[in-house]
Amino acid sequence: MSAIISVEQLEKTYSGGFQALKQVDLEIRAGEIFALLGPNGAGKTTLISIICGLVTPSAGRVMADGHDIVRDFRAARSKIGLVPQELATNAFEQVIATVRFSRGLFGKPPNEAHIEKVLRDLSLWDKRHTPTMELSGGMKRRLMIAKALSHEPRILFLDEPTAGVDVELRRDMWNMVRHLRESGVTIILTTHYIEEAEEMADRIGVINHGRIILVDDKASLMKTLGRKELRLTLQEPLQALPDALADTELELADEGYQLIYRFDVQDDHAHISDLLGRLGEAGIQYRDLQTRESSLEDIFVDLVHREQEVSA
Ligand SMILES: Nc1ncnc2c1ncn2[C@@H]1O[C@H](COP(=O)(O)OP(=O)(O)OP(=O)(O)O)[C@@H](O)[C@H]1O
Repeated sequence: MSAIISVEQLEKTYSGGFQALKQVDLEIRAGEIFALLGPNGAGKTTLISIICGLVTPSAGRVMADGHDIVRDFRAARSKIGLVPQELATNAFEQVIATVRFSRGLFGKPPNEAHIEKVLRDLSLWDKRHTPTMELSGGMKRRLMIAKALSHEPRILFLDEPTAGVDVELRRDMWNMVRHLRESGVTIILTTHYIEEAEEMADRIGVINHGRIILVDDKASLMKTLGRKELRLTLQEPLQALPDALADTELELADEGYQLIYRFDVQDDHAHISDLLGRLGEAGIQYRDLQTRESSLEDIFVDLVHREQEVSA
């Protein structure tokens, strides 16, 4: 798949001297859902803001759908829709007027059929004459998306799209995003909810301290970095691991009532039966056995933690 956005050696130093982005290289593929993850202050908003032309880069180059975002700003910007975290509209203005106005900002000729489609797709058509201040929180979120889609962008940025929304609306938003992708829009979202990235993204990028530390397909990320955990609940608590099992990587938890064994997802399972055999020989009885695969959240925390150790 070809790149619709390419970021090369991007740097940003804010006027106070703080370097928020360091040599960022990134390609977003046409038609994908890309999730950008990172802890607070990692540089997500700075990166998005540069691509959307709201912040000036200090060095490097960004191309959006074939246009340089600095030299060819207007053309690049017209390809991009941005759904920010906060709704900025005139509170008395009606929904439909707000969306028309957004389209006008990009110098696009009026297109009532498109505006109607966007409002219908987002279940806002019945509210088209409602002043924006009378919308519920969920409807305001939908309106932000409608505004961002008003000028028919090929690329849509969603900055923390579901922060603070209830579970039902989050599911609705996810469906909307999938629907948009099916219509050919490339989606880039930042999120603190790792569950959201796990559910939605084709690829995931992790940014920390202004550097991209990893970009990978979600599936291969879960496969290569994922771990499994075997948890045994013992009939009698252990004070310590018997010497006969000292060479295993078993860990005692829950005041001696649980034994935990962690292993790579791609490891074969032969040594698990080995291990269970050795427990039997050591006279350790268990009454329950559970396995769990690490979530994207475990992987993310692990990655960021490891990177912090390396930079320390
Ligand atoms: N205008 C600015 N002037 C100086 N420093 C800034 C400015 N904007 C952001 N920063 C700093 O740059 C770093 C990256 O901020 P940014 O908002 O891009 O992070 P983020 O990953 O989006 O964080 P969050 O998840 O908290 O929104 C932070 O340390 C922030 O304090």
